[in-house]
Amino acid sequence: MIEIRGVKVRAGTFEVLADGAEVVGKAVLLGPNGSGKTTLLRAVSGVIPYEGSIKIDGVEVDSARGLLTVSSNLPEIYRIAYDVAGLLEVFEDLKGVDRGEFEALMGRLGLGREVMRRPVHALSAGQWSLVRLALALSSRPKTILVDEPFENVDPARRGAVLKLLVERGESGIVATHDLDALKAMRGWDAYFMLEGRLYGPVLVDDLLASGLVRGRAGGALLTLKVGGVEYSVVKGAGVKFSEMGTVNKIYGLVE
Ligand SMILES: Nc1ncnc2c1ncn2[C@@H]1O[C@H](COP(=O)(O)OP(=O)(O)OP(=O)(O)O)[C@@H](O)[C@H]1O
Repeated sequence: MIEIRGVKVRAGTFEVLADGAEVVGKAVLLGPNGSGKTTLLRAVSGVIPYEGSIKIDGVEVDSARGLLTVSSNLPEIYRIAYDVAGLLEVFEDLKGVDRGEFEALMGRLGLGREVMRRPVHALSAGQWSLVRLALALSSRPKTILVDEPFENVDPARRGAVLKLLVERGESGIVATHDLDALKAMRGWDAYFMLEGRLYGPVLVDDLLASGLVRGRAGGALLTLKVGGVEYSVVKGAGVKFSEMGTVNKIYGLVE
């Protein structure tokens, strides 16, 4: 379980505020570009400082060492070797990554063996994203913290990525702006990150049956604030989340 209480995280002059999130199982964190998803995930992963409390399975993240049962695909964690084979060796030692499992995941993600000898800087953006995901998941973590797993990944491989995210980890957070992925996440909780504020949870199944309407609506599942204006997530009304494609569209819808 991930518990987030009274949290403030600073990224330059940007501030993320998150209070009262209790993630049991897996949750999807939805937010447009620049809304603060990565900043929150960095704090939950223990790579940047925060105020307040973030606990994973009862352990305060910033006072824990190593958190071996937690894995993330954040790029800063993987800038530690020259090529993919080197990265694998480091993470075998550091995190108990299983080589056979890593190779199996690379196969499932459509990455050939030649990728192993490729320098990290020579990978395409999509390959780099898939390699980080395979490394994160091949230590068989209990908790997964995954940032934008579909970014730069071609449509043919997106299904494989989604399947792995659904299969792996007992609990965790997957951050994305991609609403099409929700259909594979039924039963998960969804949170929104908008302008540095966390809202939620709402069940993905309910979100898929809901839309966004202007103002504070009676019976709303959630009320969000965008550009100083309130919007409500309402079942069976408004612009449907299931047809929006990306959360980035919120800004186009809400003028
Ligand atoms: N180290 C930093 N210094 C200054 N500003 C930062 C820093 N890190 C992030 N920011 C700013 O904080 C805001 C939130 O960024 P963040 O990367 O958390 O958003 P995001 O929701 O993950 O966006 P995206 O989907 O585009 O990755 C952005 O405006 C970003 O420019």
